[in-house]
Amino acid sequence: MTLPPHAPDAPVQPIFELIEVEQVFEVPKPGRPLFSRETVGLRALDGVRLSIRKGTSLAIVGESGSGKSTLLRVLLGLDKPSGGRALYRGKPIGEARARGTGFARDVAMVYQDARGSLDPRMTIGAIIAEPLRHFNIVPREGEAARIAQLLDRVGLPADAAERFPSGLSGGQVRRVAIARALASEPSVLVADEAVSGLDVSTQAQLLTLLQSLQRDMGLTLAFITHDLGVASYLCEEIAIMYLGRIVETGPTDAVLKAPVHPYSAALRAAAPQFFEPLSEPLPGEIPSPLDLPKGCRFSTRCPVAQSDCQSKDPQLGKLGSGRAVACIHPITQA
Ligand SMILES: Nc1ncnc2c1ncn2[C@@H]1O[C@H](COP(=O)(O)OP(=O)(O)OP(=O)(O)O)[C@@H](O)[C@H]1O
Repeated sequence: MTLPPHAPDAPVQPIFELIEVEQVFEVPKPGRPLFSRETVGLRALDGVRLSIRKGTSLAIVGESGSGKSTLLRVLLGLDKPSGGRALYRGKPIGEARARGTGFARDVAMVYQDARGSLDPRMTIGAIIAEPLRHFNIVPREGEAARIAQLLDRVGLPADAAERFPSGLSGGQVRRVAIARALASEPSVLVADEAVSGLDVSTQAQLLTLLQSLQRDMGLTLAFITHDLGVASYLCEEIAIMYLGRIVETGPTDAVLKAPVHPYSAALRAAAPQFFEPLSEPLPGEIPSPLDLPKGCRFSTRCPVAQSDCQSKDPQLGKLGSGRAVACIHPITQA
């Protein structure tokens, strides 16, 4: 379940909790004179509230530049947010990561560029052995058997251990990246566009694999994607981002069947065929994050914006049934 924090129906401590998280990057001020060092703050995340409970799968969806990767870097403790609180099991993520509390073992990552994340000079076996050794998962004599087990779990033959990444297809490389991520026996898997850029049938096979891993191992999954079809297939919960904010969140089926934020509805309408990336860009240009619209930041593109949308900045508010929306005139379903 994904709920705004402190919701009365949120009794269990979440694995991750983001409370009013902000990430501001200092970037060169547009149009600054040559040699000037003047900078301006780019709000890549602006008041993000999110909680991820144990054993759930959450898709983080939004157009390019909406802040998905920035959010992921905060979740992984790679960047400290410039404002708000980012917690892992109730502790600041940065501290959890730095103090050797088991964070690095517990939270594993599958990168978007799976091939680029694997050392081309190492065999697949050596690549998977690295986390096994680093986290002391099995004694050396048990390593080969554990590698074979992991390869089998992701649908690769045991002899893949002897091969190099260059000898594997795109889909196989993603499987290796998943096997490596599972080697530390994590309870959380964070994946960034882990199935994008593959043909549809390979994508479907990988999604089936990820789904079975999530269910069988009780993994908590945070999955970044542009693709609503992927979100709908894999994730129980969805968080839709726009210009650094979560604008709608809730159970994926309910949100995609009956979106209440006009942005979610526009995304849904632009992807009529699930398992296809957004077929057409949404109408209107995404405003610059350096010059955010007043009031609701979606108001400049919103087909149902009213005059007060330009003055009131809507916050994420609960709707019931685990859903929340940041819109002052949400779509009401007939
Ligand atoms: N290190 C950085 N320095 C300056 N600006 C950044 C930095 N990282 C991200 N941004 C800016 O923050 C905003 C959000 O970027 P982010 O990469 O998180 O979006 P995204 O949703 O992941 O996009 P994509 O789907 O294209 O990867 C963008 O305007 C981006 O230019």
